[in-house]
Amino acid sequence: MKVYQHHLTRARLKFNVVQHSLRSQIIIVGESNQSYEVGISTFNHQLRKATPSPTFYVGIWFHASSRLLLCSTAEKPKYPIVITTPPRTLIAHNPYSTYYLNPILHTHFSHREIYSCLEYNTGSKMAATSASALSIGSTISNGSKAAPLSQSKAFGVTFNSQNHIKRFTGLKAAASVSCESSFLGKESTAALHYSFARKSQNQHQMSRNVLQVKASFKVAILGAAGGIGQPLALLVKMSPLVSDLHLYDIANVKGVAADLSHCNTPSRVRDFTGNDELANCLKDVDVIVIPAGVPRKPGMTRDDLFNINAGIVKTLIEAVADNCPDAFIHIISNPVNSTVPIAAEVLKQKGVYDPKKLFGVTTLDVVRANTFVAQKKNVKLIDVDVPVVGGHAGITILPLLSKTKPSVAFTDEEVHDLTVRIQNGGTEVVEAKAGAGSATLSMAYAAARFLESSLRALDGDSDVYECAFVESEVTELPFFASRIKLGKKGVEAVVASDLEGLTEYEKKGLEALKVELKGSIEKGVAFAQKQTVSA
Ligand SMILES: NC(=O)C1=CN([C@@H]2O[C@H](COP(=O)(O)OP(=O)(O)OC[C@H]3O[C@@H](n4cnc5c(N)ncnc54)[C@H](O)[C@@H]3O)[C@@H](O)[C@H]2O)C=CC1
Ligand SMILES: O=C([O-])CC(=O)C(=O)O
Repeated sequence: MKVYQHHLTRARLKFNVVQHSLRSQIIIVGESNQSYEVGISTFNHQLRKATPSPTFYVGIWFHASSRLLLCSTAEKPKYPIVITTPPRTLIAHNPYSTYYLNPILHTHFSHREIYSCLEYNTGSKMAATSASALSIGSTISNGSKAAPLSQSKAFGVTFNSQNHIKRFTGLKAAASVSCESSFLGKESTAALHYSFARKSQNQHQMSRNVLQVKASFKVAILGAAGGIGQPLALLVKMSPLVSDLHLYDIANVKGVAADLSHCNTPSRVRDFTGNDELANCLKDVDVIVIPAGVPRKPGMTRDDLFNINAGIVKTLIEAVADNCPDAFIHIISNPVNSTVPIAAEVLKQKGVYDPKKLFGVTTLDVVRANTFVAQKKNVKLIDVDVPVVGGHAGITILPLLSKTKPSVAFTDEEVHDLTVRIQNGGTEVVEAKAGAGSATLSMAYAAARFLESSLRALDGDSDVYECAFVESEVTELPFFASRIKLGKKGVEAVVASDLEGLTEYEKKGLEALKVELKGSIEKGVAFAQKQTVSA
């Protein structure tokens, strides 16, 4: 199979694009705009570069600012048009980073999640032959065959019109699809209903259906009134996968919940204040996110937060163990290198430890790595994907720049500068805030991404990867941050191969970080072991 590149011009190409992300349950419809040519050619260029024998014959490109998904398609496809996202090595749809997130439309992308259909008018024979049928494609890995998913999650929407989509499969059984002429006026209800425009060049007939999203997960945020908690709660409130959002804090959470509850998105918001209400907050929750605790001030290390935050995390995890031991636990509170081991110990002592479900959130390191690399190399943000391993403090944060996808050439100096900047990303913000706290907005963004990935995994998406600090055997340390595959039961696999073939610089960084990380882990374990866990 071959990828065809079209040098499309605006005059030749006109299409409506429908994009559906299973993760976010969004369909976006839009006319192409002036940026699409650049997007398509960029996509195709990258596709050819990264995948010498690609199986794709449809390119998709998302232009961040226009919020339009742009597609190009192959010439004379011999098969039904497979519309798929790019391989994971490419742009926005990579497995564990740089999902482009538009917080307003809550638009995430990942491969296998985007369902697109298009019609176009190239003014050539292409139009007659290509717009025939559509099935949903997925890519398992770079260069792998794009396989229709119709067997697994078909929801059986059928389009009968000739030259248009015959079958559109892959969504949830309950979904129905509808067509509307535009999505741009629908932003306010974007998380609820998404429309699907299918304006035929041959027949201007519209059918009306609406995709109904079934929000079904309960999420609790502990520390929800804080700097991270509030923007995180807002992002979670916008998730169409969330049915119930429980906000817990020791103070000031009532107002946050009241405020948030006015947003017309699916989830029901409830507030819980103080220890007496913690058990209720946690009942039947699927994912608990914990940003409770004090942040750094300039001059402090994350470890300086240990004395206060260790106790906070311990108490909260005890309640989690008692009330929702099966939930995924996302720990944001610093020092993550110690608070995660503390949580593990507490859960062990309570007899409910499932290492697959306990995560230290290190997503912000990946987000920063991607951002800083993109800035340094002056490439588009969504092009970059850098694994970050180790822990979450100073030198324990190790970006594996040699594993950047698509591969980027760095000078030694660039590698060093970037590594140091990524390691000090948190400090950069702490200093800029000059005493008013540490990263909150970017952290909320990162936590929302990690949460969304977890919910997608819980929802049965079998292709979800993120970096996280978890119990691990990839090194001799009991906990380590690396790329993991998420599934319904939590960590399905740790991607050990990321630690193979490192550069000398990375190897040195790895050895150096192990010493500090080991100390932080042991400190956390010792703390939890010398405390009596409350019954
Ligand atoms: N993992 C990561 O990448 C990052 C971690 N952090 C960490 O996240 C934590 C929170 O940071 P911010 O939100 O900026 O702090 P913040 O002080 O603005 O908010 C913390 C919230 O936790 C609440 N809280 C304190 N004790 C609590 C308890 N026992 N139960 C429930 N809630 C409690 C406070 O009332 C407050 O609302 C800090 O430890 C910070 O270092 C921050 C940024 C990135
Ligand atoms: O630096 C801090 O104290 C907060 C944090 O963990 C980060 O921003 O990465």
